[in-house]
Amino acid sequence: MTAPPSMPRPDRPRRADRADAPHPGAGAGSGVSDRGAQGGGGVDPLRYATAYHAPVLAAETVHSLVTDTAGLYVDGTLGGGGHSAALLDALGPNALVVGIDRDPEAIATARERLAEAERAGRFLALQGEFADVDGLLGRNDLGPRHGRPAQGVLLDLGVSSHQIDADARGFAFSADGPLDMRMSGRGETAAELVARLDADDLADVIYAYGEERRSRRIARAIKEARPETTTALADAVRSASPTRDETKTLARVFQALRIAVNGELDQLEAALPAALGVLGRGGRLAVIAYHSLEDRRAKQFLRTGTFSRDVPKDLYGNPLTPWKAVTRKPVTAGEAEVEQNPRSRSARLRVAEKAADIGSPPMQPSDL
Ligand SMILES: C[S@@+](CC[C@H](N)C(=O)[O-])C[C@H]1O[C@@H](n2cnc3c(N)ncnc32)[C@H](O)[C@@H]1O
Repeated sequence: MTAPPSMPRPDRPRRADRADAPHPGAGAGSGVSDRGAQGGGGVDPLRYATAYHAPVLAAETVHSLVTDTAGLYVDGTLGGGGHSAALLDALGPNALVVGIDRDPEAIATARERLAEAERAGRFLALQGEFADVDGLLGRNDLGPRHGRPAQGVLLDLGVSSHQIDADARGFAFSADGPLDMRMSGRGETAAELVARLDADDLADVIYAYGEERRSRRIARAIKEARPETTTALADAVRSASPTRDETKTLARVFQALRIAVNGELDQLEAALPAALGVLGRGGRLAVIAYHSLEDRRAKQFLRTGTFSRDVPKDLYGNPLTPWKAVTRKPVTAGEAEVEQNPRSRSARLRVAEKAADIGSPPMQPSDL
């Protein structure tokens, strides 16, 4: 087991952009960390940024994920390849980074960026869903069943900046485009989903995935408008929520539809146990979440190895978990990163290490 060169240890919290600042709740050696606490100090937060996407908490993620510089690492959300590039820089010549993305544009962009590593056999891009990580690895003779368990798995959830910025993808309320929102380009579009659901079911989606309190009124306005474009959807939402919080409401409604169109929470609930399954003992799982629906699930699973409230216990009542905490509190971006990349403001990085091969009991996400 070798740590990547010149990387601060994860258990020595450091503020990314104010190394001399006091550190609330983070005693040295405690493994506890807070805003910008781990490993980003001194590193340009935008070092791996491209016009496609700026990876969030790149240095902190690599520092906390890499424990063996010759291992197999899975970047389950390849995007523009920023985190993969950072990982490849920290890894040795015999390591392999497998990048997964459901978006063919992301796969093509990352392959171009990481062509040299791909030619050297250090990088492999696979199009598919991260919930199918076991199958994707297995079909390429990788993973535990082929004697090559993963040493690290990363999930940097949500959408990339490119997906949001490309008007034709229909993710943004600030641009006019078809009401699409499909990451993979396949399946039901957001316009089709809105047309298929009745007002009550649409309100449930907006409430559950957008945590929007005025969901019923907004759903009725959307059904009346029958939007085919992002602008038409935004106008319908505005007509039902004439408040100063308009931008927040729009963000919540668009987020809700995006989550529903892409089955994002189902993917996450399937991916976390799948990631646990492909990791070898001592391997680590890192999850970067951007809203509470994702972070709540990541937090619970990375603590207990289950989504159930009934965490299995040993004879003495101690919780039986397959994980050992690497981050006890979520790592968040430092001020410098937030200033340069506002998207990083809501990011929460959690990392845990697989300590034991305890089977995960059946999931009950409804318990959350
Ligand atoms: C936040 S971006 C990742 C950016 C990436 N870390 C980088 O440095 O460029 C999330 C990416 O994950 C992909 N994605 C989201 N859900 C996915 C899923 N269930 N399976 C595979 N890819 C997914 C999206 O298409 C998007 O490209």
